[in-house]
Amino acid sequence: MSASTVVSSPGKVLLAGGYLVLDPRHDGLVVATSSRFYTVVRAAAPQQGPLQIRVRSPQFVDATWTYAVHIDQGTVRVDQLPDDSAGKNKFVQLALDQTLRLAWEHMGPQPLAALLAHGLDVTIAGDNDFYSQRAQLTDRRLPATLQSLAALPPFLHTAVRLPEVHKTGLGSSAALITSLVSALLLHLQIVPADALASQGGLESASAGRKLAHNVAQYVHCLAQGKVGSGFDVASAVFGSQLYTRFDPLVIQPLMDNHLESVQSLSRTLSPENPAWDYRVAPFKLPPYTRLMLADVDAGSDTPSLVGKVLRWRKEHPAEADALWDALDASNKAFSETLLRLSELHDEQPAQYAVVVKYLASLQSIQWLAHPNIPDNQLKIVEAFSRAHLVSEDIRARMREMGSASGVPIEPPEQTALLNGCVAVAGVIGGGVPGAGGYDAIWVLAFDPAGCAEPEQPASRVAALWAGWRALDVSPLRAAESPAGGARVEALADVPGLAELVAGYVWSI
Ligand SMILES: Nc1ncnc2c1ncn2[C@@H]1O[C@H](COP(=O)(O)OP(=O)(O)OP(=O)(O)O)[C@@H](O)[C@H]1O
Ligand SMILES: C[C@@](O)(CCOP(=O)(O)O)CC(=O)O
Repeated sequence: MSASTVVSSPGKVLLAGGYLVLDPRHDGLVVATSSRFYTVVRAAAPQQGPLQIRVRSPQFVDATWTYAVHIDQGTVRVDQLPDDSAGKNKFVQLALDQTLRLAWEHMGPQPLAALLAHGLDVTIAGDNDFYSQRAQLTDRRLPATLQSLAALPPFLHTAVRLPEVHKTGLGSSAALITSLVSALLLHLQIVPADALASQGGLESASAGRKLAHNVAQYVHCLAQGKVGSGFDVASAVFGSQLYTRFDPLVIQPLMDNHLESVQSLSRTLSPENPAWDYRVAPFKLPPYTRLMLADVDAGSDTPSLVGKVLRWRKEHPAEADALWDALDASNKAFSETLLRLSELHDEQPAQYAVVVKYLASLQSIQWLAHPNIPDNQLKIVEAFSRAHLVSEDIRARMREMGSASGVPIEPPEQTALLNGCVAVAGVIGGGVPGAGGYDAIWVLAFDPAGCAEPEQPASRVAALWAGWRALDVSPLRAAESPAGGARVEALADVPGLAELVAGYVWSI
């Protein structure tokens, strides 16, 4: 066994398909982010006494959880030590408990005890983007800009306890569970060392990656106490994709009986189990475009938004079905157009680059106004124009759903902000991610090669955000993940991670 196993998993942005993705008839367009969660699993130092697993989240006050592991002929159990001052962490405990049960089923008690030896030492760290850095920027007298964020040390201490942290909506719990579960599966050799070696959709994924998905999906549902669509775990495992949800029935028996000691997890969670009917079609944003994200400091309670929208749908089935079908058509047109743009790039890279450079300096309403666009460029301009129009159509229909259900999906303050962003020269589109509300916005802008930073559309958008007074708009550093979904990392290659594991804490 290697000294330490490190697995990272990306955060997510649901660009299109909020609410609809809860229904397997529709899919969700989810982009995995460059901001990631990291889990480092190492053998604990030799010690006397019972087998223990120590989990640390060094970015938080009072965040070390210690668990005793009991392995016997019947099963394995993970109990938090009673004198632990950190309080409970349901997500972490369930990930350990359920993954070790799977390991027990896989190899039996003696080999598991031998593999765990003296116990495990686990470190969990999330990129700064997962938590609001407003307080840290204020303390350093820095403005809320991408430059300031880039100047912060990696894995900065948040100065608070976990329950008090202000999350930014990138899906911290799904990324955390996915990296923790995958690191344990690899460390305990339940999946082969190369299980995460290749990236891609479901078709090309290894059995090990699919197992990591099923376990993470199940543990996340268990910890949240409900079964959502699961797009966040799917993107943490597989990367950017068009996601179609799984039937909750596959894990219902486990959800109902997880505390019983004897049950077969491996049969239900096996990648061979045909009841796992989710679908993952790989997706990527077109070349020379850049996804920008901002955290808006006026959060919304996602479960209550979801509850209200689903109630409205139940009470007004005809109206809701018509709106969902129309939204679905627009969502599909959006993802198809973006994928088509990647093809157009591959077919005509030089023409594509010329078009990007040209459109990057114009507002979207001007893109088709030029009378003499050469034929071989016209279809590229038209595709970008279509992407813009469809994204605006999605926003309009999301607002319609919001007013029909009495839910602020794109509230007026966000509409004003997004209208401002979409009017910036070189912006393709924007919207409220996921369930919407006041939480966040996304913007897709051109990112032409060889264009100086101040002339980049992204710089104009950043300037708009910095000057926006009606809402407190804070940029996030994340862009689309270039690395796909969950992957194995070398500890020394992740800036700041080795120091964190060694006990060095970046303080505010
Ligand atoms: N760094 C961390 N270390 C340990 N546990 C963490 C860490 N970050 C998050 N968690 C766990 O995830 C839980 C938060 O999950 P929750 O589902 O509320 O957030 P979320 O919806 O994923 O957040 P967001 O999408 O805003 O990032 C925390 O209560 C904690 O148990
Ligand atoms: C509304 C919903 O479709 C998306 C919620 O996404 P987010 O947490 O707002 O990114 C719920 C779900 O898919 O589980």
